This record gives sequence, C-alpha cells and structure tokens, in this order.
Amino acid sequence: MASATSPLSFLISHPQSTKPVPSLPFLKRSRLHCTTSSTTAVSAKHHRRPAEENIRQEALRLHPDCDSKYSAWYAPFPLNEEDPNEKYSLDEVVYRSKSGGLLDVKHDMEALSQRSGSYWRELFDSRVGRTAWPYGSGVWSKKEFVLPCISPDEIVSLFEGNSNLFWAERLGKEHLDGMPDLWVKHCGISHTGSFKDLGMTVLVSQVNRLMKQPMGRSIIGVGCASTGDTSAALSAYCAAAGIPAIVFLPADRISIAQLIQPVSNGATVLSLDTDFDGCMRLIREVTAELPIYLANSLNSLRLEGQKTAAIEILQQFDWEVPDWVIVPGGNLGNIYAFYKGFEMCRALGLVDRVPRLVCAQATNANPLYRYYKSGWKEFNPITAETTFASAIQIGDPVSIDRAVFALQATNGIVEEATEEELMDAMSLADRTGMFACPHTGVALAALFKLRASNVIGVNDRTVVVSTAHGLKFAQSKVDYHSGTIADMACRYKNPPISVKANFGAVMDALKKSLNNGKI
Ligand SMILES: Cc1ncc(COP(=O)(O)O)c(C=O)c1O
Ligand SMILES: N[C@@H](CCOP(=O)(O)O)C(=O)O
Repeated sequence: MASATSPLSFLISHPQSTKPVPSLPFLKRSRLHCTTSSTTAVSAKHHRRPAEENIRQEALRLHPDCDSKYSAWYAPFPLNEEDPNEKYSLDEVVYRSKSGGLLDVKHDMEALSQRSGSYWRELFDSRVGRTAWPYGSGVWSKKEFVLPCISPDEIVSLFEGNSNLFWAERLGKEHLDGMPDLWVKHCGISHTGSFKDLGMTVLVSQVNRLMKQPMGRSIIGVGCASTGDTSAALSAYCAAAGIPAIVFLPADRISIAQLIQPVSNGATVLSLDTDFDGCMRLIREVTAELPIYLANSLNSLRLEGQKTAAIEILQQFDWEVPDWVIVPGGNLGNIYAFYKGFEMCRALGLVDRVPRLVCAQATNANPLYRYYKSGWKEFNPITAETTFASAIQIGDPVSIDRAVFALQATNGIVEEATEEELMDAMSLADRTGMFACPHTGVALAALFKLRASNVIGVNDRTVVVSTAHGLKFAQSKVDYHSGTIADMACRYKNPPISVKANFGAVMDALKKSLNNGKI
C-alpha cells in the first residue's frame, strides 16, 4: 500500500489481494449498407434499412429462422464410454453429466465440414468491422461455430470481441533478445474490461432465449461466484437484457473497480467472508435449490464465446498459426476455450495445425502447475494464497480436466510466476507502452522464463493473452510504484516526484531525473 508520506498517498489505498467473395449472399447485403463504397451518399441512404426498423428487426427480416443446417448440443466431457449417446439440448438447464462430470458443447462437425475452410475464412473475414446485427460482434461474427440455432432476436450482445492484437515491438526488441514476432492479444480492452465478455454474451443470450416466449422458462435470475471479472461481465449483460444478476464475491479480495461494476449495473451483490472457492461452493448449492441459472465457466456455454478469441487471433494473422499462445489460468476454463477455438479451425480446414499452449499460474495459486510438475500423476486442490493477480487466486479450479486435455493435445506447458516476477513483468511491459493487469504479468513472466531457457525460440511467433484491462487493477500498480511492497525491490518503479512550485525546484528535479542527471 502507499504509505501516508509517499507521493502516491493522495491515492486512496484499498485492500489489495491486494477479402470479400462475390458468391456469398451475405456480402451482397453488407454492400448495400456500406456507405464508404464508391456509391454516392444519396444511393447509400436509399439502400439503408427503413427508418422505423432497428438493426435487430432488420436481422430478423433477413434471417427469420435459425440456420437449421447446423446444430450444437451438450455432451459429457470426456465422452461417457458407458453411454456414448448421452447428450442434452442446449435448451435444457444442465451443467453436469449423469456421472457428475463436466459437459462440453459439441457441434455437428459433419454439417460444418460440408463447407470448405476457405468458405469459413471468407465468411468470418467479411463480417469484421460492420454493424450488421449480430455479426458486428467478434463472437457472433462466428455464430455458426458458437450457437448456430439462436435467433438474432434472442441474442444479447454489446458488440464484444474484435480486440486489438498488439505488436509488442519494444518489449520484444529490448527485453527479449530482439524477439521480432511478439504479440499481445488485448482481450481486456473490452466492454467490462476483461475477456469474460466473450463468454457472457453467449450465456446470457441463451438464458434470454430460455426466458422469452415461446419457451418462457421460470428462471428468476443468473448467478455466479467471482473474483471480480465474471461478475462484472454477468452484471453488464444481464442489465442490458433486463435479467436479474446475482453475484457472490469474496470480501476484500477483489479490486474496487471490479466491485463497483456489478453494483453500478444493479446486480444483487453478496460480499462473502470466504475465498473464491468458498463462493463457488455456495453458488452451486444455491443454484441447485433455486431457479437461478449458473454463469460460471462450469457452464460450458461460456467457453463457446471465449473460444472465439483463438479464432480471432488466427484471423488477425491472416489465418497463419502462431507457434505459442500463453494464457494466464485460474478456474481454467479459458485455456480449454483457446484449445477449442484453435482445434475447431484445424478440424474444419481453416488452418492446418494448432499452436502450443502455455498456461501460466501465480506461484501463490498454482494447483495446475503442481499437477503438471508431478507428471500429471496427482492433482491436489490447494488453498490459494493472496496474490496481486487476484482474479486467479483459485485453488480448486472447476475446469482442471479440461485444462489438462488442452495442454496434452497441444504439447503444452505450465509455468508459474512469483509475486515479484509477475509484478516486474507487468511493470516492464507498461514501460513499453502497455498498461497490463497482474494476470497478464503472470503470462509475461512465463514468457520471460521460457525465452530464457530457449523453450520459446527468439523467432517463434508468440501471443501473450492479456485477460483484463490494467485500469481494473490500478491499486496493484500504485503499490508497486510506491515501492512499499514487503520483500519486493519494485525494480521498475516510477513514483511521481513531489516538487515545490517554483522554477528552480522544477529545474533541479528535471536535471536529476532526465538523462541520468547530465542535462
Ligand atoms: C483477468 C483474469 N485473467 C485470467 C483469468 C483466468 O481464467 P480462467 O479462470 O478461465 O482460467 C481470470 C479468471 O479466472 C481473470 O479474471
Ligand atoms: N476470474 C474469474 C473466476 C471465475 O471464473 P469462471 O470463468 O469460472 O467464471 C472471475 O472473474 O470471477
């Protein structure tokens, strides 16, 4: 925390856990709406949808029914060998298989494979940068791979996704031996400031479908346990749809910015005297008792949205596959979602291989890392300790089996980062123009280690997934730059300099600070 005498003390301290193809019909429609084409402003206006129609109504008129060629359903994860036919409609409220295991959303891959890889690539590319409902969303631009059977009228979207893929030029050049092909996928530059928006648009859309007529299911709200980001995303999407949201938060373990998000969006916020794992146990008990739909990534619908970040990365590289993708892991849904996105594109011929995945954990919350180090022999849940990467302070991850599957299928690696390593990595990245969150710091620290051991080669195309916006975790940066964190050198700290408001004092301060005092 910033001490009272620190130049940062004016900041209130809070507890810190502390290419178009003419043959595709949709393109003809898009062109009609393109006001930047060679058509005059007058003709563009002429082709605009009727004034009394909004974009949702327009989508309904253009696609009145769901695309019945494609379908998806829930199946046990991994497949139940005793009952290989066990499956459930996505319109059922079910989170677990008969055996108590996880579920997975499966797609009719045979139907999807009737179209070539180049068809899908061109279709997805054609939808980027538009406002056609719902394709203006990076998630729904891949609707056929996500929830093919939902109607445009049921979708709750805030045009999420399509996030920036940042070329980390200076970080690679100056701090990673000249690494020329280093990228950061900014999933946190998003509506609620984290990648959770990608999954939440899918989950809340499906709940909206269930609650609306003709289904009219008696669901009274949607609930989650959260370390702060899932709750923010759930609250925003529910508020946009007019659906009640209920969030269980571990008291004093999330940032003030994260706490105020569900509060502002009108969710019912329960601050509980336990950790995330305790909140998770409680929400599972409550959702088993009350008709509250469970929004955590135990619910495999979420991962269908999150997997589109992987597809987007491929798209942003013009469908070339990177060598490595590094993802910070907590409850471990996202690492599997990335695998799913990459593997689906491989299986359907959009690309010819999948990247190697790295899951990065904080040393203070590293059950997956320990499991990996045991040679995948023994998994033991732990009580996660406090970490600056507070959103991944999770000791008993729900998606442990999914994560292991993803890592084994991609010849993947698990790495860990101490508090000092993750804060230094975050702060160094900030010094090269980013404003990373501590979780992204965990992934960056893993990159530094894997580069130092030459596991990741200097010329390997590497993507670090940034999972949240740094502004949500400003307090951790205040602490770091104050240099007041116990047992941490805070090597890259850059506190503001308190200076008297007169010319001489300002000149002295500048001389001392700039150009190593040589001006
Ligand atoms: C900012 C941030 N990064 C990373 C993660 C880890 O994602 P997952 O729980 O899917 O492993 C989370 C949530 O757990 C998060 O909120
Ligand atoms: N970091 C998450 C933890 C819960 O993960 P989920 O993906 O299962 O919802 C959060 O922000 O709550």
